[in-house]
Amino acid sequence: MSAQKAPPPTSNVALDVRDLRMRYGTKDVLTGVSFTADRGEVLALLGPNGAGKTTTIEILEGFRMRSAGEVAVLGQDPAHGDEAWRARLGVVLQSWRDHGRWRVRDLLGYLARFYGPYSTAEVTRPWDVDELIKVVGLAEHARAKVQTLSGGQRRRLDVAIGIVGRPELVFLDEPTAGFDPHARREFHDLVHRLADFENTTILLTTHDLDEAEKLADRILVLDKGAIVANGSAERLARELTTQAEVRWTVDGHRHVHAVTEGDPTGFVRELLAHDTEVTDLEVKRASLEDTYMSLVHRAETSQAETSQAETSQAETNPSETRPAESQAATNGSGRTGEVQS
Ligand SMILES: Nc1ncnc2c1ncn2[C@@H]1O[C@H](COP(=O)(O)OP(=O)(O)OP(=O)(O)O)[C@@H](O)[C@H]1O
Repeated sequence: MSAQKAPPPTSNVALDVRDLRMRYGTKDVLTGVSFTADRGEVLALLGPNGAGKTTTIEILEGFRMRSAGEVAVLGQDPAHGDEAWRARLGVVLQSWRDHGRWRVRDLLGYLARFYGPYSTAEVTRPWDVDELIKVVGLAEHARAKVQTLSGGQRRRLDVAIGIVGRPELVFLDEPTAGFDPHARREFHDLVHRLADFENTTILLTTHDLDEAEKLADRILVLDKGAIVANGSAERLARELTTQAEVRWTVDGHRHVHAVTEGDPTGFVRELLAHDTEVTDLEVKRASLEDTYMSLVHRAETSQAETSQAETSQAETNPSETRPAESQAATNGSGRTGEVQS
C-alpha cells in the first residue's frame, strides 16, 4: 500500500445514493434505490430474503459494479475507490473463516499495521489493538487461536477486524447473527459508542426488527429492489400502520378500536365520557414488526396488482380490481369490534 493521505472530510453526508439500479442478466434486482446518510447516523436496511440488501451494500463497498445510478460513499464513487478511500471504510461481512491458526491479538495487530499510513490529523489510525480487543469484549481471548473461538466470539472478532482501521463508515451485514442476548447487548453498546463518540456512520442489515428499532436512527425497508419506507421506527409506525389500538372491557366483554388518524386520547376521552363501566383500558401503539409486515404486504400487493394489470386486460368485477387494502387497513381503520381474548 502506498502512504497516501486520505482527503479530509468535506461534507456531512457520508452516503449519497441516487436512483441506484442493478440488473443480473435479465433480472432487475435494484430498480431505483435512493437514500442518504449523514456522518454519525446509524441506518438499518431491512427487507425480506432476496430484497437486494447485500447487493446494495456490496455496490456501496465497491465490491460489485452497479448497472446505473449515482453513488457517493464518503464523497467518492465506489466504482473508482482507491486504497486511501478504502482505508476509511470498515466492512464486516457475514462470516470470516480464514486465519484459523492465528491468535486474536496477532491477527488484529497484523491487520492494524496496514492502516497506519492512512492516519490523518482528524482520524488517528489504526485503533490501539489492546484497547480494541477490550472494546469488542475479547480481552480474555486475546491469546486464543481464531479456530477455538465460539460463533459469538468469532463474530466479535469480525467486528474488530472491520473497525481496526478506525473507519468513518462501517458496513455490517447481519452483525449479531448467532449472538446470545448478552453479546447482543454489548454489541449494541459498541455501535452506539462508535456513532456517538467516534461520529462513525453505520449501515447495517438485519432481520431482527427489535435490533433495528434499538440501534438505528433511521430504518430503510427494501422490498423487491425498491425502498418502500425510510424513517425512524417511531415515524414509520406513526405514518404507515394503524396508529394505535385501544382495548377495553365492559361487562366482561373485551372490545378493540383501531385509531388510524390523530391522537388516540380523543377516542379514549369520548369512550370514558359515554361509558362509565369501562375497565382494563389499554392503548397499544403499532410495533415495528406490525409496521414492517404491513409495508412488505402492501408493496407486494401493489406489485402483484401491477403485473396482473399488465398481463390481463380481461373485464372483471369492479370490486375485484379495487386496490387491496393493506394489512394495517384490514386490521381495522377506525372500526370497533369485540375480541375473543
Ligand atoms: N451474482 C448474482 N447473479 C444473479 N442473481 C443474483 C446474484 N446475486 C444476487 N442475485 C439475486 O439478486 C436478488 C437479491 O439478492 P441479495 O443477496 O442482494 O438479497 P438480500 O436482500 O441480501 O437477501 P438475504 O436477506 O437473503 O441475504 C436475489 O433474487 C438473488 O437471487
